[in-house]
Amino acid sequence: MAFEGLSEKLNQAFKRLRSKGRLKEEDIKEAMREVRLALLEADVNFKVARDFVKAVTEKAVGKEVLESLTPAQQVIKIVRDEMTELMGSTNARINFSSKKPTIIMMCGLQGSGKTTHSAKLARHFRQEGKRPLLVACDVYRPAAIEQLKVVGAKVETPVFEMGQGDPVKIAEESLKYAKDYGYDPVILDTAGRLHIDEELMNELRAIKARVQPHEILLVVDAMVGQDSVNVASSFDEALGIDGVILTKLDGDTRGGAALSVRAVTGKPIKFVGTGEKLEDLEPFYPDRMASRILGMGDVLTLIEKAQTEMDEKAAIKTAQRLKENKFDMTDLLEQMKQVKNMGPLSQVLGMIPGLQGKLRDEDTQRGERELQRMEAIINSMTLRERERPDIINPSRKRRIAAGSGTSVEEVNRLLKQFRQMQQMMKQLAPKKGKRRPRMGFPPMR
Ligand SMILES: Nc1nc2c(ncn2[C@@H]2O[C@H](COP(=O)(O)OP(=O)(O)OP(=O)(O)O)[C@@H](O)[C@H]2O)c(=O)[nH]1
Repeated sequence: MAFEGLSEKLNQAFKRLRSKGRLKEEDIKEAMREVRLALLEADVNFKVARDFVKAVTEKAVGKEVLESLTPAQQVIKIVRDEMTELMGSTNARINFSSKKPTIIMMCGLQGSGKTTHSAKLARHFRQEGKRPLLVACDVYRPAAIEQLKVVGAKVETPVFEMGQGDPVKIAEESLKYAKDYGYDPVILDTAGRLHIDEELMNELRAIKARVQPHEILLVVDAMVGQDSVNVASSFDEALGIDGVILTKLDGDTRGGAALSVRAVTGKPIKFVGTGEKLEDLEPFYPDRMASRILGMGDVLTLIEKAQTEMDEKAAIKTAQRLKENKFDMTDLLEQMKQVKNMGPLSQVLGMIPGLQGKLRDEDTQRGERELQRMEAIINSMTLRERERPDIINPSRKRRIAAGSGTSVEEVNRLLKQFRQMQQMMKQLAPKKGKRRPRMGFPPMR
């Protein structure tokens, strides 16, 4: 996940500050030198890093901080607030028009994730109860139209296309179609190039002039670091953009782009892409991102993810089955699927305060593999076995192990864990008049 190196370095600097108790101006200056280096190493634009450190230092060396009872805490708070401000303070939303349909034009370089993120946005809007329409304006490669149709189908959103025609005309026609059939918003997936060139900009400007989008979103790849900020500046100068979607933040990017885009271009990041799957899209909240970077976790995003990705009906059913002591292996499988829907374990756990940076990649990867193994084992059981694991005798165990590509020991281990869970649930069974506490997912070994 992005920011790991930055988080670690910032925390080292803060740890030294904390260990000092009372602080002198020189201590803060020393810590700020470390912060500046950490930012530069994370590929933050050098002017942004310099101004950031200057602003924090000015606020931190005042009497109020130095003479407070918790000076180090105060400094960390100042860093957090400045970082939030640097990224734009509040969550910048999409400009929705009162006149339907709202037109969102997606642009960006080839491979930045434009097509994927057009579909992710469509999915996001569908979850809000809207009826989006995707439009194939990238006409130069037939494969691009096909790709949009594939991802469109996955997010249950129709794709308007006219083959390899004139993109300006296609954009215009798609609006008529959207009005006739009540689609809103309209998301235009435009062509990308490997580099910014005049031809591409002319085409984008022509589409913009004809359909006058309410929102021009630039998709940039966080993995290219400083370059992504340069791309954003160039697109903004040539076309005028309203906001940025920063993609591939799940990779081992150092994170500098997230901290620099807004300060350099003046345009906010509106969403971030955190994976290849179409649900891997998060609205960008500067304050939450700052907390995540500083290793304070991001509980709010975690809760939102749980709310949107968890199937409410399934959760109620599980609660009911727990209450009636009927929770079986099929329910366990369902629970594991829901957890998986929230994203890779490393990402989910990284949002829990205090855990970021403490979990080694091997641990989370082991956890993921364990989940996969458990899933394979349960999938190899018959429905009856899932309901009544006590009927699983040695020959059944051998069959299940062979079917799931695991060993009898692993099957035994899962059965043992499940028995322990059942035992725990029994102990938590409601005493007369008392309410049962809510159950979560069983702890990993
Ligand atoms: N890890 C990761 N991969 C992503 C993310 N977004 C997109 N990708 C991958 O990046 C690659 C390029 O994405 P596309 O959506 O095809 O990019 P594009 O900008 O439309 O590219 P062209 O159609 O070639 O102009 C694909 O393999 C995507 O799966 C993300 O947030 N995280």
